Amino acid sequence: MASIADYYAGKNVLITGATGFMGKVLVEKLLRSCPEVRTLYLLVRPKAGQSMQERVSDMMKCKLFDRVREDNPDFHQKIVPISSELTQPALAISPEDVERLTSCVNIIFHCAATIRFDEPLKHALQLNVIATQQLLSLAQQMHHLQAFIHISTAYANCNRRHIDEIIYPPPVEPKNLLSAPELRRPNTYTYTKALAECVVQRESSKLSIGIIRPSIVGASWQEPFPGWIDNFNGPSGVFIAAGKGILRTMRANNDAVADLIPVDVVINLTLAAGWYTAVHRPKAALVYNCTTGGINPFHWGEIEHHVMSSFKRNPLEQAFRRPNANITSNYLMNQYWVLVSHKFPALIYDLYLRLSGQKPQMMRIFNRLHKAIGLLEYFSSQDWEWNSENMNMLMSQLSPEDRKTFNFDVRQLNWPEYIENYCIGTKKYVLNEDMSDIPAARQHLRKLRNIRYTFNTLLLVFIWRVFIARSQMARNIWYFVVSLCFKFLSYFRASSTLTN
Ligand SMILES: CCCCCCCCCCCCCCCCCC(=O)SCCNC(=O)CCNC(=O)[C@H](O)C(C)(C)COP(=O)(O)OP(=O)(O)OC[C@H]1O[C@@H](n2cnc3c(N)ncnc32)[C@H](O)[C@@H]1OP(=O)(O)O
Ligand SMILES: NC(=O)C1=CN([C@@H]2O[C@H](COP(=O)(O)OP(=O)(O)OC[C@H]3O[C@@H](n4cnc5c(N)ncnc54)[C@H](OP(=O)(O)O)[C@@H]3O)[C@@H](O)[C@H]2O)C=CC1
Repeated sequence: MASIADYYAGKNVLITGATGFMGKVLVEKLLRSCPEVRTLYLLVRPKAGQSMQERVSDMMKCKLFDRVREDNPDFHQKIVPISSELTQPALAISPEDVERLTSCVNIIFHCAATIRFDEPLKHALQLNVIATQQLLSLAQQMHHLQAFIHISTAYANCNRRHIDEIIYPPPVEPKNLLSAPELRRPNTYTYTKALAECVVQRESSKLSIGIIRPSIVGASWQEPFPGWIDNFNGPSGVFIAAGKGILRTMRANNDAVADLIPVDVVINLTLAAGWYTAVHRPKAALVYNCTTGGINPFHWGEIEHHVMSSFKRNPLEQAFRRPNANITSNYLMNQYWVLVSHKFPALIYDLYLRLSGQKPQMMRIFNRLHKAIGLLEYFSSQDWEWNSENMNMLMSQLSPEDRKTFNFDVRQLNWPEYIENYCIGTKKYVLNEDMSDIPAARQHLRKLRNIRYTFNTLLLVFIWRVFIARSQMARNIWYFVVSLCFKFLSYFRASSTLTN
């Protein structure tokens, strides 16, 4: 049987969401590991005053593509951006482009979606469900299409504890979408992704379909280099907020499995699933749960420990406080720490900013942080079991060479090392901080520690002045404690003189 790279040789590939986190890694890996691929058609929209061509050429300049650039400086010739706004009728693709795509595309990877948890339902439906339906209609017009790979999420069915690699009945009949009385999901994102799976499955008699369900996608493990990440989504924003000393407490279950999956693992599995779907043409859509929890589990408590120690070794610049975040599943305990270690320091800092003639900002930052972590807590407070038989089946189908080139065997993942690279990745690639500034960042943390010691000493003196100096009973207790200390000291001194 042809290897994965042999299969993609000469193929025309259509990708949606190529400017996003996972889409970029998919484009990079295809170009690097399948160098004979013919053309990558990327459905892109203009955004923030940039044309789609400008956006794609900016994307190709990014560090992620360094290895591809080294191997083939002309790799951009394989990329053809196609203007498309997925929320518009017929995806707003021009008739000429439709003609071009229908005559040559061999495989589709549908990555585009809104992944915001607070997206208004109407917009989430428009993009995650209706655009998927429209892309499937376009796919059916394609004369040489061999596979349609849809990226879903492992949490599409998060209302269940055990999740098999099947499509479950939709939360509502997709035809009755807008009149749905309640979501039965924690957010519009997981709700619409569940609906999209049903929409995709309904076309499986006409198309060869694969559905990839990654869990929480994190920084790259190995490829193109360890720790690559470019956004604040999911745990990355939490890690950064903790590393900057802003986040001190969060509701999460120490013992729940943290089902993180490296982005390169997801992309390797996606490309392998594309190959398998095209070559074997399975009769029903195959679902691949792409998770780590059942294979190589790691827990939120362990994540907390490794993130904190990593940021102590490699501190972020200009931290607000020394990094020291703790997770707890206890609601009241969390509320207490929010008050003491988030709101109180924010108030004091904002007061300082006001007094020094600057605009207060810490309270605003904390309000946004609380909104963000409030939306994530559902996923960090419980765990799920995913069946991963199809992932194992796919692995068994790969040649030993492909198993190395398209590695998605997470049994080999060393979590402490991965988390260390992840934290360094947030520093280097999300915050664009220089590793050579680490000594200055450490110096800053020492300064913060000294400020804390000074603050604590002043607080102690204040308490002493207010309570001890004014009350006879407090004074008596104080003298008692001090005399007890002296007695202990003289006892130890006497016993050490005797033994000498
Ligand atoms: C050490 C402790 C260890 C603790 C362990 C516990 C960790 C728990 C982590 C649990 C993760 C669970 C994830 C579950 C994922 C489900 C999987 C998926 O399928 S789907 C994939 C998962 N999907 C998601 O993760 C989507 C979740 N995100 C959202 O839904 C929204 O971003 C929002 C509602 C949180 C904020 O909305 P809004 O207020 O309108 O703000 P905007 O969006 O407009 O952004 C404004 C600015 O803030 C930036 N920034 C953004 N987020 C964060 C952050 N967390 N932080 C900091 N910053 C953040 C952003 O870059 C932007 O910067 P700039 O451009 O202005 O410079
Ligand atoms: N990140 C994660 O943790 C997980 C992600 N997934 C799934 O993986 C896929 C990719 O996610 P990820 O890369 O993280 O998401 P991103 O938000 O980084 O990327 C989303 C992509 O979709 C494109 N897009 C959004 N709206 C439109 C539109 N109206 N028209 C055209 N393109 C649009 C974006 O383009 P633009 O740049 O123009 O905005 C971008 O390229 C999604 O299907 C998501 O559900 C699944 C599990 C976890």
